Amino acid sequence: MANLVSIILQWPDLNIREIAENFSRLACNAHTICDSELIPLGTGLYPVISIINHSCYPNSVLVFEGRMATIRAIQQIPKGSEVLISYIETAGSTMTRQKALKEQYFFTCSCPRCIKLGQDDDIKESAVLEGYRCKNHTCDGFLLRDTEIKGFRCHQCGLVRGMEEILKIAGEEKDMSEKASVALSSGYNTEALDMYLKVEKLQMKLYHSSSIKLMRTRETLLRV
Ligand SMILES: C[S@@+](CC[C@H](N)C(=O)[O-])C[C@H]1O[C@@H](n2cnc3c(N)ncnc32)[C@H](O)[C@@H]1O
Repeated sequence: MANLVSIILQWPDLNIREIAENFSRLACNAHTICDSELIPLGTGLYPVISIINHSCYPNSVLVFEGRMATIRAIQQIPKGSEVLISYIETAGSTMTRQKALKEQYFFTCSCPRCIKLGQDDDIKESAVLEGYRCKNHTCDGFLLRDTEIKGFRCHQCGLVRGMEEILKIAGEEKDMSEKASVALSSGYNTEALDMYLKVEKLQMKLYHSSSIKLMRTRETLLRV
């Protein structure tokens, strides 16, 4: 990006390192401005709001009315405690959240949710949010990896789901999602709707009923 700016501006004494540093500051401190339906509209730098640190279990949220940014408490905040917002989507598993924070903000979160990484509750939460569903459609159990059988086992009914079958459906779902996304961005809404319905069907076969992927597909379906 810094090189691109330098090429476009063509100022003789332009310092590329300084531009790169400014881009880095922006990436760590800026916020995405969203509309009331949380559709991103752009990026804004709000010096006061940039002071606020992150938690995956925040006590406040950042909301926008047009360009005006407001911090709203979402729980009782005892006097003297730190106001915290989430920089990322809180619905992800601990691994997904930690990865996103490391990549964009360069820190390892140690909030009350993140310190549970690897504990039973955390494994269960991840398996529900991002894992696969039980093969028995009347069972709402989540699957856990079983290395001995090279597959997954339902924590509730014990039924095994093979890797091969999962990979086959996952492949179909990926292909269909890509096609649907292209159709939507090209303005072919009727075709996109049809494709997203197929994606939803495949995801219902593959993922747990509370999976984030499934929720996102349904959100897109509503929008389309
Ligand atoms: C928007 S700034 C927040 C304010 C910053 N702490 C300061 O003093 O200016 C974002 C940066 O703060 C740090 N940060 C924010 N939340 C953090 C947390 N929960 N744990 C560790 N570092 C955090 C990270 O370096 C991140 O890139």
